[in-house]
Formats: sequence, structure tokens, C-alpha cells
Amino acid sequence: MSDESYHDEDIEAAAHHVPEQFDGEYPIRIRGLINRFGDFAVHEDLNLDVKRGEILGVVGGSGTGKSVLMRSIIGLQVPDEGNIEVFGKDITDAEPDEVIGVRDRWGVLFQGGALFSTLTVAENVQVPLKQFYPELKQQLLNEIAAYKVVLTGLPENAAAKFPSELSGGMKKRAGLARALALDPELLFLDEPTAGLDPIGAAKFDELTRELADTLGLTVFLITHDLDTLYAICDRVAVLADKQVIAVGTIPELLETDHPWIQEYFNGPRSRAAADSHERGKALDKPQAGGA
Ligand SMILES: Nc1ncnc2c1ncn2[C@@H]1O[C@H](COP(=O)(O)OP(=O)(O)OP(=O)(O)O)[C@@H](O)[C@H]1O
Repeated sequence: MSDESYHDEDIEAAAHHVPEQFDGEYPIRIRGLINRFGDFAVHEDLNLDVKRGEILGVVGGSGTGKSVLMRSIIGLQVPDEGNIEVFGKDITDAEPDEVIGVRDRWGVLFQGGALFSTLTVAENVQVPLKQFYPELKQQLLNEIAAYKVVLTGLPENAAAKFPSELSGGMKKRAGLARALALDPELLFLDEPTAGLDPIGAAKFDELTRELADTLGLTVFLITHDLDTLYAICDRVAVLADKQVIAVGTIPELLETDHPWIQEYFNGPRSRAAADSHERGKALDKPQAGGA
């Protein structure tokens, strides 16, 4: 299969996922971002727009600043310079009080799930609910938590379990349930499939796509997983040289001649991921003359 053969089809498929009514809306806009640790600059004049309704994959070599970028957007890292607008509000300048109405519109799944080990899954899901809605009655908290647990594909009885009683895949789902506790519009996922076996990872990808589509989420997804990029990302942003050097669909990125992009997307692992994605699409297509 040549690059040409999947080029047009993939651009069409990728574009398909971003609902037309969201055209021109950018829940995240970043301009001139600079982050330094001492003399070491992680980001220099970084710019990025995330479109509403898309799953944006964020890739880059180790240490290029993907997690620092995410931490800057959610206010855990104060940038040295630049502006980050989330839902039109510049969060870099804002007083804590001013961003309250913004912070409860996003959910975060940190690397490894970051569940509280002394709390059950249901109690973990209730943490952000209690933080933002302290007036909610315990019975309602329990009902919301039970719903989120099932929404992420966990069995109902997982709600009463402690993180140590869950498999790696279940922990990720529990972390996702907590990230979805506040019905966010924006979801941040930091390497969600890391540590999962390929089948578990593919299932988690499917869940992410399904939830994004049904709940109308915008997803900022940091990953090293090429299968995830091909399977569910509408666009991919590439971090290198302290900036976002390119953002687009995979076929669009393949047209750029940056050496890291070429090596990453034309390497044997990427080709295998692309081929497997193509085979999956072919199997999904209805057979001519079939029932
Ligand atoms: N709190 C900190 N203090 C000092 N340096 C830091 C801090 N946080 C991150 N860094 C540095 O910033 C750089 C970017 O880190 P970051 O974790 O964002 O990379 P990454 O792209 O997410 O990497 P990986 O793919 O390996 O997870 C690294 O060199 C890291 O050592």
C-alpha cells in the first residue's frame, strides 16, 4: 500500500469526527508559551490551538515537554511567559477565584491513574464532586459515582473496590471515571494506554473515542502509542525543538520534512500501526452483496 492510497481516505475519516457545528471553536489557545526550569527552557514561544470536539494526540520525544504543557494548561505549572486561554479565559493571568468556572469544565487522567489508594473507586470519583459541589448529599454522590463507573466499562461491583484490588486496565478506567465526574467538556489524558497489553490498550482507545463522540468531548491526549494515534486521533501535535513544530492529520504530517516526524511516522512501528489500522478499517467495511 502506498502512502497515497490511504492519504485522502484518512484525511476524510479524520475530519469526519469533528462535528461541523463546532467549526472555529477552540477551547484551548496557547500563544508564545515559555516554560523554564532554571536555565533550561522546555518551551520557547510555543503556540497551539485545540479544536472543539477533536481528539488531539500530543507526541514528541521523551523530555520534550508534553507533560509540562498539559500541567501548564491545567494550572499546575505557572509559565514564565505567554498566554493560555481555556474556554476563552486567560488562565495564566487569572486569580484563583476567576478560574473556578473553568476548572470544573475539564477532567484529567494522570499517568498511571493517580488514584487515592486508601479510597474506594466510588470515593475516588466523588473527590472532585465534593470539591466543587460540597452541598451534594451522600446518596446523590453514590449514584453519580456508580453511573461513572459503569460509563467507563467497569462492572458495578468495582465501585466498592480499592485500587490495589484492580488490574492495570481497570485502574485506568477508574481514573477515567474520576476524570469524568464533573461532566467535563475537556478531557486531558496523559499516556492512557501506557502499561496496558495491546488488547487492553485497543479497548481503552475505543472507549475514549466512544465517550468523546457521545459526550461531545474535546480530548488532549499525550501518547507514545502509535496505534492510538492511528485509531482515534483526529489530529496530532508534534513537540520538538521546544515548540509545537507541526499539527495536523497523520497524512498531513507525513508531508512535512522535519526529520523527527519522518523518522517517527515512517519508522517500522508506525508502518505496522498504519497497516493494522487499514486492515481494521477494511474489516469494518460492509462486503458488497453481503446480507
Ligand atoms: N518540576 C520540574 N523541575 C525541573 N525540571 C522539570 C520539572 N518538570 C519537568 N522538568 C523537565 O522538563 C522537561 C520536560 O518534561 P516532561 O515531563 O514534560 O517531558 P515529556 O515530554 O512529558 O516526557 P516523557 O515522554 O518522557 O513523559 C524534562 O527535561 C524534565 O526533566
